[in-house]
Amino acid sequence: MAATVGGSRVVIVMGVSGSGKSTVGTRLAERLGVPFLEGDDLHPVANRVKMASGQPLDDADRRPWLAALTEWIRRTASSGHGGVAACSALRRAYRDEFRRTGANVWFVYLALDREVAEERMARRTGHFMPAELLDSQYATLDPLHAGEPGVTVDASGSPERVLAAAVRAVSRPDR
Ligand SMILES: Nc1ncnc2c1ncn2[C@@H]1O[C@H](COP(=O)(O)OP(=O)(O)OP(=O)(O)O)[C@@H](O)[C@H]1O
Ligand SMILES: O=C(O)[C@H](O)[C@@H](O)[C@H](O)[C@H](O)CO
Repeated sequence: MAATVGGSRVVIVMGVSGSGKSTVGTRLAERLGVPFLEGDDLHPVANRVKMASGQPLDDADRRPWLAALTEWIRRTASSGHGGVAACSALRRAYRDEFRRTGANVWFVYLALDREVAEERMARRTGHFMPAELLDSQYATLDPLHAGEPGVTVDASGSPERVLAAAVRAVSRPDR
């Protein structure tokens, strides 16, 4: 039986590029039996082109993307079934923007050392994000704070291990 998302919870799988957000997020959504959103799909084309050319996004670039994500969170929270999104959500300010919707937003932060993220990105093919942007990803990253709703998961294990840790955390009755 699929685990349930209490009160149309919206789970955001967050972290730097290469931390495994899409890999874990897709499987987590499957396990929970809820829709999955690939946050990268909501980037304006200009943002993807900018990243692909080796330039990091700034706050202004991220504004329309965050607005689209916020709208998705609102819709998904009121859908009655909730959902899972893969979205870097690097800064606390971005996460606070999501929470200001009043939705039941819950974060799964995939914590990973830079070296491992770099190795994964080097092996990955057919993705627009170059590994050279990892410096700026880590410089921008504001890890999940103790006061924020969610869990920090060690993302260095196998996809199965990371997924299992995420499912365990998400499925606790008080969550
Ligand atoms: N736990 C893991 N162990 C080993 N490799 C992994 C693991 N999780 C993901 N990968 C691989 O690492 C690469 C990056 O994973 P993924 O695309 O899921 O990360 P991401 O955080 O969504 O990245 P981006 O933000 O750049 O889209 C992929 O090639 C994926 O197959
Ligand atoms: O805020 C950002 O800088 C972006 O969202 C990036 O994190 C990328 O979209 C992603 O990591 C590449 O897939």
